[in-house]
Amino acid sequence: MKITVIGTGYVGLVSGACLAEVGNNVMCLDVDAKKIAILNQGGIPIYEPGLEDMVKRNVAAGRLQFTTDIELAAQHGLIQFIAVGTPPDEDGSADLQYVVAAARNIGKYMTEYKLVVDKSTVPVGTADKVRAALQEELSNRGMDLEFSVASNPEFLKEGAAVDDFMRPDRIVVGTDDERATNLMRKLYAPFQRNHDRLVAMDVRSAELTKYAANAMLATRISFMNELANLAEKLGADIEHVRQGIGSDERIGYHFLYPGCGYGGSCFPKDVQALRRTAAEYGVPMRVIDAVETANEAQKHLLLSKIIARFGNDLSGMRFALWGLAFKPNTDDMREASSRVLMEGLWERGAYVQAFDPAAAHETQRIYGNHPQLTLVDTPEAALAGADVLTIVTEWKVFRSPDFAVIKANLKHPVIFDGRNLYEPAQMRELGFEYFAIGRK
Ligand SMILES: NC(=O)c1ccc[n+]([C@@H]2O[C@H](COP(=O)([O-])OP(=O)(O)OC[C@H]3O[C@@H](n4cnc5c(N)ncnc54)[C@H](O)[C@@H]3O)[C@@H](O)[C@H]2O)c1
Ligand SMILES: O=c1ccn([C@@H]2O[C@H](COP(=O)(O)OP(=O)(O)O[C@H]3O[C@H](CO)[C@@H](O)[C@H](O)[C@H]3O)[C@@H](O)[C@H]2O)c(=O)[nH]1
Repeated sequence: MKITVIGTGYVGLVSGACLAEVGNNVMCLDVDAKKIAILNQGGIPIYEPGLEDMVKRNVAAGRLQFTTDIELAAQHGLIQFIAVGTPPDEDGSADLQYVVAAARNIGKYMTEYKLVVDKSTVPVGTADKVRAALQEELSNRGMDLEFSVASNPEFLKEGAAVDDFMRPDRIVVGTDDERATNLMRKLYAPFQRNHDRLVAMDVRSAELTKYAANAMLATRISFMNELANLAEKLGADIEHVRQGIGSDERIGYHFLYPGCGYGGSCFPKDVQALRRTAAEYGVPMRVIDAVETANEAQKHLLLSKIIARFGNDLSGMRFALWGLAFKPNTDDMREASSRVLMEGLWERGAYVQAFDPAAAHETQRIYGNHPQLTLVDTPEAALAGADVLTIVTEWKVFRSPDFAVIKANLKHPVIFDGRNLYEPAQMRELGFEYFAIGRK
């Protein structure tokens, strides 16, 4: 099938590549000419494991192309995926300007039936706005063309995005007409050869399902974070508690890892947007309110632990920092806990020597040449001359380091670990003061 994907970010580029991989003819459109130029030169503008090979393979096979030409893109795909950003507006609601602009562009240039699919995470009711914007553009041109609008929220995780798209747990498809339903079933048939993973519903339910999934996962994390804080005070070990509850099939093991808060481009913004929608409709969402408040506090936890140990004046101290990205296997720094920590340390006069396998470039873009930040190329280089070590992202490379090297480099053998990478008892044996989250 001929498909257009509008927006070539994490979701658009992965979706475009994966849809091409199963044989579709995909055109990816972006308004960011730099991104398209990189892609057209065989590069990849983001770090995402497995994506580069897939993109190259499909470009070479003639199934995947990139453009900034809105008219070409609007005419190419029978199915038009909207995968542009929906960042939080000032009041926390999702900013729909890019989604609406994408819809208008389709309306301006389409010449035959189109199925427009919202893949961006959008509040309930957005499909109606997309429909209205598109219809208005058609009316301006005096055109009477048929089109459908569907919702197909995306559940991929950064760092595992290609695999998540190719082997989804479920494919949520919200449609309000049969033509759209049939097209979506046909499109997704190659992704569900073992069994039917397509969960069909109406558009509004599909839109809400996305927020429900993210809010539920964020709730589990905030719940575990608060429980970890309690365990620490009680002399219990959250790791045992995690295993003790995760073994209950009704609870399960996923997303029960406490840490220094959840970040990324999705949980924080989607929890906020859901709160906003609920407030608009006058429906109290007390649980979700608390999920966000708890997470804000958790992002400050490492800093609190540092202050409790070294005092509020950290001037002249040098902190080695392992991990910057909001999670491993990505270069994404959006809402990363490392930012809260670094900014808190800087405010108190400290220096940061940071290493991240992928996010250094993005960090530099955000902070420029900050006088209290040095970005280095290896975990060891971050340790050189540092007072203590802090860990914020659980990249594999940090899992079994040479502790002798760490000790030899640090002025104080102290580690603040926001992701519970090591065994506290072993760390004590090795002579470290080890501060983790909810561990004993
Ligand atoms: N990142 C994730 O892991 C993830 C997962 C599931 C869902 N989502 C949702 O998917 C959406 C996109 O997220 P993302 O992380 O891929 O965003 P992103 O910021 O990485 O990419 C968005 C892209 O859209 C482009 N764009 C903006 N307006 C455009 C227009 N009118 N025409 C063409 N291109 C345009 C931007 O230039 C940018 O390249 C968001 O709603 C997000 O909440 C993200
Ligand atoms: O047990 C856990 C699991 C995750 N996290 C943190 O939660 C955040 C989000 O992690 P993850 O969900 O793996 O990353 P995202 O790429 O943001 O993916 C989420 O957000 C996407 C965008 O909506 C959805 O598509 C995915 O299904 C959903 O998992 C990160 O900061 C993690 O460190 C924890 O603290 N504890």
